[in-house]
Amino acid sequence: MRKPIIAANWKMNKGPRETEDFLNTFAGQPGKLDGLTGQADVVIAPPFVSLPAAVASLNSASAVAIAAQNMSDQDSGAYTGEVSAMMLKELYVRYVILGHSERRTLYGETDAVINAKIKKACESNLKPIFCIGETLEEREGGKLETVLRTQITGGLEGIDEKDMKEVVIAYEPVWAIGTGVVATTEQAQDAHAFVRSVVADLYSQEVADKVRIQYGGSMKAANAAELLAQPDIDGGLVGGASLEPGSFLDLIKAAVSAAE
Ligand SMILES: O=C[C@H](O)COP(=O)(O)O
Repeated sequence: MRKPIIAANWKMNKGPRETEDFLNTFAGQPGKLDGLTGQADVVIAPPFVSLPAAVASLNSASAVAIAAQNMSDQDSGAYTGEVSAMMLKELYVRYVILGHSERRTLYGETDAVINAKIKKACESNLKPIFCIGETLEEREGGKLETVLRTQITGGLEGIDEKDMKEVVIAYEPVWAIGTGVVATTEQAQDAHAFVRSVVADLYSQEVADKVRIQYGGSMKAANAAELLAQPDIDGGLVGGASLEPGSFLDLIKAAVSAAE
């Protein structure tokens, strides 16, 4: 049985003050998260500058884990604007989102770049949330499986079985991100089953059975339960619906009830 993992990707939203306000409402009141974090891993990924505020609000032992939205593959040096794994570790960051489609399309991250970052994350004991997904054009052109297989194979090259245990995969069809158009449960389940089969080809069925695969793309409380009830969907990487504490909490509740 895979424990569901629900992660909030705030993207370029919420500075330190808004982060603190959100977390005080979300996690600060007794009872709000009771029983939920035992049944699902809950992760929040604020922008880099808001990570210290998140740490201060949650503390290092919190059941809510903190993630970064990106990371350098280098340790230190002349890399203007970059942030290293060790800097994130110092802030008690536990997960790092890598290969998000916005990083791929807007900032030119290739499978090789993403692979180097995944390797660095694993080396540094940060858990990668490794994003993959096809554009509408690729899906309609019959290239879904080729695109996903290429992304998975490229991103995970050189990642051994031990490190793979720490990797979470996020399947995010690009056409569903921020559009309000969610994949149908059938489209999502089929893609997730395919992703799992590629992991089985690359590693083993045992590894594939253990890897958690999140869905991302217009997920919200109203569709989370149906998606999470699918056999190969193990959680969500949530953008828009994670920006407000009430809607994110409702989504987690729906996900937990579906997984029961
Ligand atoms: O990382 C999150 C995804 O890009 C999904 O974003 P969204 O929930 O706003 O569609």
